[in-house]
Amino acid sequence: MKSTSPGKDTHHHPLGQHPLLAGLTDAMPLRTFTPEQLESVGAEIRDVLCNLLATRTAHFASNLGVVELCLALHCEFDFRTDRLIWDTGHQVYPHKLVTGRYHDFPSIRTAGGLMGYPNPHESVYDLFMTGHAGCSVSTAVGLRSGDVIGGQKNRRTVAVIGDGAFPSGIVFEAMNNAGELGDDLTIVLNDNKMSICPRVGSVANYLDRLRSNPFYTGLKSEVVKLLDRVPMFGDPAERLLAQMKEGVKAGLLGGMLFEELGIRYVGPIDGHDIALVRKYLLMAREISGPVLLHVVTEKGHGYKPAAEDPVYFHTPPAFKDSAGNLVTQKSDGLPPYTLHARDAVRKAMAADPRVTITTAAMCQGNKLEPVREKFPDRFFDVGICESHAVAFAAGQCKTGLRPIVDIYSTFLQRSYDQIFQEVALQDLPVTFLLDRAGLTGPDGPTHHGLFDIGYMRVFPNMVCMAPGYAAEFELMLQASLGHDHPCSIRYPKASAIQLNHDPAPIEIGKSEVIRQGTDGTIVAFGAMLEQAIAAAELLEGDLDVGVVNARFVKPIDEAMVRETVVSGRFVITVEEGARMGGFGSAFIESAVEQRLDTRSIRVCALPDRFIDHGDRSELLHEHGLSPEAIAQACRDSVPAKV
Ligand SMILES: Cc1ncc(C[n+]2csc(CCOP(=O)(O)OP(=O)(O)O)c2C)c(N)n1
Ligand SMILES: CC(=O)[C@@H](O)[C@H](O)COP(=O)(O)O
Ligand SMILES: [Mg+2]
Repeated sequence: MKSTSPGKDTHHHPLGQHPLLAGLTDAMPLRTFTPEQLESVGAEIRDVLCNLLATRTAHFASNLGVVELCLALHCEFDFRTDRLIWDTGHQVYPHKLVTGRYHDFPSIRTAGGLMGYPNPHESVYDLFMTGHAGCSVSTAVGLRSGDVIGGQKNRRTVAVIGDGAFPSGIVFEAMNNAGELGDDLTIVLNDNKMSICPRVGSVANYLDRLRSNPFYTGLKSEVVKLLDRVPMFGDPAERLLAQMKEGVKAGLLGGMLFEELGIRYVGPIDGHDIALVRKYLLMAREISGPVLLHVVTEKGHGYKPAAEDPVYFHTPPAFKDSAGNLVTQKSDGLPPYTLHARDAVRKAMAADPRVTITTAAMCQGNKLEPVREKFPDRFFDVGICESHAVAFAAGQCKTGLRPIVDIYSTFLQRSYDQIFQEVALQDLPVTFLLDRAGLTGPDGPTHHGLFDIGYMRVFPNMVCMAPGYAAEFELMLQASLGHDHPCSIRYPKASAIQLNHDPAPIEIGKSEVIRQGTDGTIVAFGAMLEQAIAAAELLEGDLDVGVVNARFVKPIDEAMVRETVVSGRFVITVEEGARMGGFGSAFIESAVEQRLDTRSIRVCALPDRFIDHGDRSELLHEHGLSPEAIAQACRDSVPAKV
């Protein structure tokens, strides 16, 4: 076993004592471990995971479920040179723990610390920084193709993909290609019957049939042996028999969906039996061409509460205190925009039978369970299939319904062409709810929803709005459902402030003045209104600053642009989104079109680079979106008194 990381304190680790993990500077020693030692490493990994969840929210049940699979993979492959892609990457914690990152692991999902997803900047064991589901098979096919062309056929390639990610369309694009290329590839399908919620769709039903396949119950091999003893002859009858035999075997062997695509199907096998998984990984490796190894696991395995409730324990809040006692969550502060969205949706669906709602495997994240219960016939969970979700909604809309598509800003990026072609180009009144539009915090660059202002406002016919406070949400959803064109409403993973004033009626393309000011104006788009108001209050006595709640980036309120630029000495636009193509860009475009002097305009937005993980308030401060920073931007904008 290799010595521990030089200079690391191997005696005190914030997440407990784990002598085997502490000694792993890479995964190579695992292949020398006895079965008992491997089981002990698995126990140490689970202990680290449980202790981590005493400190912060993090991905939990998914990681518990892949401990044995991860160990088996690292026993049978050297992923310093072989290729391993964990699909989505939320289940990468065991992989990180056995590939030399145990000592840094307590920093995971904190600013400057390890990412909660694969990160090539951390280790050669991580090839792609991911967080969006479904892409592993495609990148694995590409990696293998590159290694074949590059003369590196000895580098094996493995993709591990969950049953929730598996129905994503891109996976079938990848298998379509892999089956034809015929390059060696191992696809490990980690089937735990769960997405975040229980998996949905006909692929899920197919996997359930495969799970119940006699092979898994141990009967298949006997039946196949029997068939193999069936004598073969030369005449036409025997060809029929041969076809029947193959047909029966194939039916028994299962996996016909894959076999027909040229991808050998093996399994299902118990994914918590390290020795068994190692055996089948070795066998899959000896089969030429692409192989799909169907592995059955339990999400939350090894920690009973998580196995019993893998939905809650997908990314639970910290659920233990440092003494290991279970703590119950207190809802701190004001309800998040997500709950206001859910309540507005529920109200709209009760008021109008034409209204439907579609989520892409994020019922739990979108807090839509009560909507699913109340309107089962108008609630649709299409699985991790965002492209389909948008085109599906367009189809519903074409029949006269008023569909709502509730998809996180970052995940909606997957539907870009369908937003363009099936919705905007057809000018269909689909309503897009873009949850997590802003800095999502610990999930980092794969999950921050920072690009939607730019990617949505470019489409003709599209209306783009954002509530600045709680009471606006319902009004904006009503306005959207009453507008005969596509609309999008963006909001962050944050509490919604309550303003003690009745919101002005929502008029498409019209903003709302929150406070008047003679020295200048802060124009906030969306939830940054909170920071804008706080900044104006900080400046009282120094500068008299007005605040405008922009409400719309498209159509932008041209009159407001003119009034704010002409009346004051400066205008500061503020948005929780990327500077490039964002609200500030739209504001300046409008000012230029109106021949206004744009020198007094300053844009506060996220810079043109990917933003690391960290706490949302830390990130807002770091990137000049805190009240103090906005106030300073106002002071810096006042021309020096001559
Ligand atoms: C494109 C995309 N849509 C949605 C998500 C949100 N998400 C993260 S993990 C997950 C469930 C994944 O299920 P599965 O692949 O079976 O992994 P498991 O958690 O069961 O191990 C979902 C829906 C995502 N990461 N990417
Ligand atoms: C891996 C993944 O994409 C989801 O688990 C995501 O992290 C959920 O984000 P929320 O916790 O903001 O719903
Ligand atoms: Mg799953």
